[in-house]
Amino acid sequence: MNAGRTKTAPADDDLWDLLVVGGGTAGIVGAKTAAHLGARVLLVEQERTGGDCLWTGCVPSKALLAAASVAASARTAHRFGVGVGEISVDFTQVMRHVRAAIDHIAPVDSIEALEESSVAVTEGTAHFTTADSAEIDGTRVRFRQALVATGAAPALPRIPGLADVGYLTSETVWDLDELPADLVVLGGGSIGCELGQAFARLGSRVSVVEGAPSILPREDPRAAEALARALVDDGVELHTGSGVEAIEATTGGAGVLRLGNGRQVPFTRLLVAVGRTPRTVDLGLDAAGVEVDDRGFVVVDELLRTTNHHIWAAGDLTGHPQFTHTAGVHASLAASNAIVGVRRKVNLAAVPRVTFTDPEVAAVGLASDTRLPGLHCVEWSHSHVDRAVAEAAVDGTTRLVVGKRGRILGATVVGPRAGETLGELTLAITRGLTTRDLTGVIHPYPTYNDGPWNAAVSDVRDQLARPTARRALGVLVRTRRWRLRRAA
Ligand SMILES: Cc1cc2nc3c(=O)[nH]c(=O)nc-3n(C[C@H](O)[C@H](O)[C@H](O)COP(=O)(O)OP(=O)(O)OC[C@H]3O[C@@H](n4cnc5c(N)ncnc54)[C@H](O)[C@@H]3O)c2cc1C
Ligand SMILES: NC(=O)c1ccc[n+]([C@@H]2O[C@H](COP(=O)([O-])OP(=O)(O)OC[C@H]3O[C@@H](n4cnc5c(N)ncnc54)[C@H](O)[C@@H]3O)[C@@H](O)[C@H]2O)c1
Repeated sequence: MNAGRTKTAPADDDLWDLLVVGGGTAGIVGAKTAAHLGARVLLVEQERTGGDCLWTGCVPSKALLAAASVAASARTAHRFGVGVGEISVDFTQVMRHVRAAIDHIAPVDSIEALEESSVAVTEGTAHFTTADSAEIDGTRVRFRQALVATGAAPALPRIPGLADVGYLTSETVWDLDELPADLVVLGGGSIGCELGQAFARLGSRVSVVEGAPSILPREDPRAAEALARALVDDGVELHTGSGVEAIEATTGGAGVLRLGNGRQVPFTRLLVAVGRTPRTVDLGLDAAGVEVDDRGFVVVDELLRTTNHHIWAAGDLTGHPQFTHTAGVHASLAASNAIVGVRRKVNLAAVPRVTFTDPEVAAVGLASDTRLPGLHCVEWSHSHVDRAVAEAAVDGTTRLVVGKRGRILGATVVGPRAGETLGELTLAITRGLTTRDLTGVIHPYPTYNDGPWNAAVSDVRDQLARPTARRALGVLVRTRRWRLRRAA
């Protein structure tokens, strides 16, 4: 539950400028933005402010990965001439570290912090009753406008026998008090790869079962292959390209997956990570005139208005890329459109995404296997990035998708700190920068940003090697020589 209780219980029939339903990233950012702009805002949260990112998503998963990374570094320390002896993992301490990370960040998302930002907060479950009113556990509130930000929950596949095993999801895995001996992860997307690698490095025998032909099926296949190799090195067994036909329970949450290709994969614990489904059922969206699509996502236009133009939506329930950064930026955009009447539009051309495994897989803009006229791809191996060489992490790659006149349109980076590297490339794509622009920026040496920088330099060199550019250069060089001779 929330650390603090609401100070502002809404009175029956109270009228608010903005009613925000959901206190995750989108709800918090939307509510604070609207209050900052001078609106009278009520935020309603049914469980605990902070949402999935803080309690069951980004924060705990990255904290678990950090602990797992230390275990992996210790195991491979001999590569650097460092001996550390036998490694042991105390899972209770690991989970204590995970909870400490959550506790550290929680105050930023707390009710107190919202109230300090002039947002009134109430605990309860909201549903819309008409186009301009909602009910919160029996109390009716009215609104001039509303922001729906109820997020998404783990999707559950229809597989015979699933209900008979005590499966885990990204919501319940954080309650584990002992390391599973044999963990099978169903789904090789972001959650499956991150948590699969983390548990393997902490000492579980992990299998990842992915229905598509490869893990991370939405990424460049070469990036997915690089991660697959790293997972196998960590001891993860990968089963790709085959669905699950049935699950047979044995005892105590354990069981066996029967794959379509005839294989059987036994587990002591099963983690289901096959995507997320929007929390839009029981919200009274029909009564409010808010349409959802056939998968339950709220339909929004580019201003983030729903089909009821006084109700806006942002975050995981909209069908936009399901990330904390999109939830936050979109909620701020929706709130300013709602309160000030500006017309800021969603831009999906440069939404960065990072899978925080080792190596990290980071991508933005056009995929690096895009084959379209006028586009080319520049690739730079991290065996020529000095920082990677110094850290013995030369397996990475940077790939830039470059369009006409050297404009950067996409990037995929695989390697340590690829997520940090992606910031500069996201800026480049958002601002329409070229490879030449990137080469003209002094980069600190030695950093992993030398990957994109060298890729950009190589692209500019290729441009200069073209016949027209060579002819023009030749004229310049000859003219310069002639002038120097005359001046001598
Ligand atoms: C394991 C995992 C790892 C992740 N890692 C990353 C990462 O590294 N980087 C990244 O960018 N993203 C990551 N994500 C995704 C990220 O967590 C989500 O995109 C983000 O939390 C979405 O925020 P939101 O505000 O839309 O929804 P949520 O955070 O889900 O918030 C919705 C809130 O609404 C409340 N609510 C629902 N219905 C009602 C109702 N009727 N009345 C009142 N309140 C209601 C819920 O209780 C919840 O608090 C991860 C997700 C998972 C599961
Ligand atoms: N680092 C990050 O930013 C991060 C980390 C975790 C989660 N997330 C967000 O959370 C969302 C949900 O993560 P996720 O990993 O659950 O979803 P996902 O969509 O990323 O991956 C789900 C995977 O499960 C596979 N799959 C679906 N049904 C299957 C079945 N029956 N059997 C086997 N495989 C099956 C899909 O092919 C897909 O590869 C992500 O899309 C992302 O937006 C982000």
